[in-house]
Amino acid sequence: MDISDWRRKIDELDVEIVRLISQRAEAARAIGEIKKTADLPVYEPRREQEVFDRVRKANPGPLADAELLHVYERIIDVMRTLQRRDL
Ligand SMILES: O=C(O)C(=O)C[C@]1(C(=O)O)C=C[C@@H](O)C=C1
Repeated sequence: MDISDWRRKIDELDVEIVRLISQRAEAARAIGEIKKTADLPVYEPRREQEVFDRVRKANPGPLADAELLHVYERIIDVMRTLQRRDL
């Protein structure tokens, strides 16, 4: 594969990643509604630790666990922002 083939591959993967992140955000938004109704805090550190542990286990490489977790910290950060925005 040449550089334009790899870029096409990245373009396709990005569309898929955006679709999955949007589905994740939709689930987080629904959880935010439930938390609001039950008067529960948005930030749930123990649950976030479980998510990070699962991500670490699922990591096939080539990214190091710390690099992948860095991406996930940002993802969860925006999920919390979405939940607070809907409050
Ligand atoms: O599981 C929850 O309680 C969520 O709100 C979802 C989520 C996540 O994006 O994974 C977001 C914020 C919480 O701190 C923990 C996890």
